[in-house]
Amino acid sequence: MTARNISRFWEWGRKIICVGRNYADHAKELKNAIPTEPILFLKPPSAYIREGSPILVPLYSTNLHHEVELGVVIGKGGTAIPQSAAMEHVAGYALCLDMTARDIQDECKSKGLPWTMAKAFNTSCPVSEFIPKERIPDPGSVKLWLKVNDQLRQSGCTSQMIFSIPYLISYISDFITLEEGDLILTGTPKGVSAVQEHDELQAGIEDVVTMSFRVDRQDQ
Ligand SMILES: O=C(O)/C=C/C(=O)CC(=O)C(=O)O
Repeated sequence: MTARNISRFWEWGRKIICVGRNYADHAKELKNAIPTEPILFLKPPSAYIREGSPILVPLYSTNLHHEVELGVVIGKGGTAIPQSAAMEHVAGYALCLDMTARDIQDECKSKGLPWTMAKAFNTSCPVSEFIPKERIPDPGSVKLWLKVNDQLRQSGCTSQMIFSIPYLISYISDFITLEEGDLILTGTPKGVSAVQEHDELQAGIEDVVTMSFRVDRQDQ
């Protein structure tokens, strides 16, 4: 077996744990209450794509949304990690998109069903290159942005997160053991909107990283 290299975590990382409604402005734009505890859901590793591969609109959706997020890459596993030690478990970061079939999510919500079909489909987790933790000394205060066809749609700062990265690592690890290579998506700021086939998405974290992805429709 080839050695596992954290800078290619998407090739072997086992879990993608996502936090919903972690920015008050985004919770409000979708008319949701501000959460008092983290809202979690999962994506499978088959959701990963890298630049050069297209984001595919699932055949069953007509309202695919972008959500730009800071991803936290776990470097050292653990269970019941205290907040005070949480950052020792972080290897680095990635800029991520939590692509969401909003029409399907709305349907799931109205029926009280899980969001899996809306959030976990193939190509639903585009990620940037791995960013070593030293390059983002204060992950609690970095600016994220996303443009669609050169038009700015999302712009936010991780200082607006309701639950901090140490809190999330501690909270999640109380009931899901975190492993090396796992990715935590920390939620999206306001400005989510629909994308169409042929759109070009560009996103960035300040002067740290940028990435771009094209949207295609899935073949029949
Ligand atoms: O509650 C909703 O209607 C939708 C929530 C999300 O999709 C939230 C996220 O995934 C997020 O905030 O990052």
